[in-house]
Amino acid sequence: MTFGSRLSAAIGEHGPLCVGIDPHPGLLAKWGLDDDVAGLETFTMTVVEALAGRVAAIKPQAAFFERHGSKGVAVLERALEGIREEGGLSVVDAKRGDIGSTMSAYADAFVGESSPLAGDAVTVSPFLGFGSLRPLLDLAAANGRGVFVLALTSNPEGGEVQHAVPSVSSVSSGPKTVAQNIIDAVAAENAGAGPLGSVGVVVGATVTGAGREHDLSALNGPILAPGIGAQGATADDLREVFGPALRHVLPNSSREVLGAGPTVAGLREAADRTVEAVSLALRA
Ligand SMILES: O=c1ccn([C@@H]2O[C@H](COP(=O)(O)O)[C@@H](O)[C@H]2O)c(=O)[nH]1
Repeated sequence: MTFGSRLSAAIGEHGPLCVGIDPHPGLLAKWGLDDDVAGLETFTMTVVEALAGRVAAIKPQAAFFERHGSKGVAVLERALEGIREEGGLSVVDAKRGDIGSTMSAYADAFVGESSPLAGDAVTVSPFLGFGSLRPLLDLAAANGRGVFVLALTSNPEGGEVQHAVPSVSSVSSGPKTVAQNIIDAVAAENAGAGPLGSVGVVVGATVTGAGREHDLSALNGPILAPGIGAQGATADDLREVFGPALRHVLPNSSREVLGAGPTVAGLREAADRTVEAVSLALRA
């Protein structure tokens, strides 16, 4: 089964929410854990126990594992295994992007058939040119995995690059923003796929007017929307932000849900509350 089909089924079963595993030092302290590999493992595996297979997807943020070195990366691998064992879907938020020949190595790592670092999907950065992602897009498709391509990121600085309009001479299809070029390239990857393509975009829930100012109508893929909670966006903002593109939005919340730990029950309650709020907001 393709990633798009699996994600579509998971959203149907659990509602449209991705919960991030972002073990910030401050959150570890709030949970009464040390900022070391043992604390990282307890935090991570508690979130996996609480939410894997109970929300549509879980998105471990690779940076918080990498900051603990190879032992931290091993915890990420165990988390991915745990999510898989519970029948859940994972998105590894790695945001990799490099020249094509190096992208092949990232592809082996993050969407390779039996790589321990491969989740069901991975986030990538297209800012070395969308074509540089080709080796990873192809391997992901061959292995039934998904890819989320950054388009309109949730941070306030993103617009400097993503709203820029490249000179007409450098693009064949006339003047469009960098983000629209990325969205259109992703739409081409998903053409004809059903029920949902396996290549998505990342569009922050904080990007006011994203769905009005950019045409997402041909995307035919999921829109991962971080920014709910700690970054200030609310479920009620989704309608205004995404407008006609609401149907394929998968909101992500990390710190807000994680802050409800350290108990499994607290995490589940926070995730349930968020699912309810975003489901209501996304309902047509
Ligand atoms: O545009 C983007 C792309 C990725 N992220 C990531 O999502 C989570 C958000 O965490 P919160 O605690 O809910 O703010 C984090 O891992 C980011 O790296 C994003 O925020 N914006």
